[in-house]
Amino acid sequence: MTDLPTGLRYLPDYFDRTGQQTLVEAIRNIVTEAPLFIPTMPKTGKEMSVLMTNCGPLGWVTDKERGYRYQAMHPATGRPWPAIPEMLLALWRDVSDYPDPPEACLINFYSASAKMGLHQDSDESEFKAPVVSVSLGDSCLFRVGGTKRGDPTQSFRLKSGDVVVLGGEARLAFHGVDRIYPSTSTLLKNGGRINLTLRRVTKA
Ligand SMILES: O=C(O)CCC(=O)C(=O)O
Ligand SMILES: [Fe+2]
Repeated sequence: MTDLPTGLRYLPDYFDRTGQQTLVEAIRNIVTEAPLFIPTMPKTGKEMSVLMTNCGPLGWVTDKERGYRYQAMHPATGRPWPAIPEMLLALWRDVSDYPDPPEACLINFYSASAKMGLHQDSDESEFKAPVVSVSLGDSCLFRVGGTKRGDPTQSFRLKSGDVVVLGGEARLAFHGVDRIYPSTSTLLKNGGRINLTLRRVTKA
């Protein structure tokens, strides 16, 4: 891998197999309390290919009518999101270089055919805090560019246990997931990939 954007930190194998299994068990419990939902694009209502849920005081949601936003309640159950697992709060303390805890942890489920188009994470009011991403299960091809949509991009593989920190100049870097590599991990019984992103939403 050549020069990554300034402020992008790639921490391969941050979580060992035991840590990954502990996280998957925690996510299983979160999904029981806060069921996965199908996110839809603002205005068009087009379904995204990932399934989502959240944990934390706030969760990221989207639908045709109200678009991208953070809210304290699950859109279908109307209940608050489950708490962020302590292991993820510890990760944030370790890598974020930000004094306050994350407020949202978005949980994305990718099937073998799911992807995520190039986008910026820009629905937060605090950009001084990084976005911290954890990959679990099958590997993916991750693409990252600059802060403008047309900037050149580079791609690299993320595998189970890897952590990526988008901070500093890279906080608003365009990024996306072009493809999943099926059967590259045995972590998830039914295959696929889980991505967790920890975000600070409001200014402390
Ligand atoms: O799945 C990933 O690695 C990235 C997810 C992402 O960019 C997001 O949820 O905003
Ligand atoms: Fe993102």
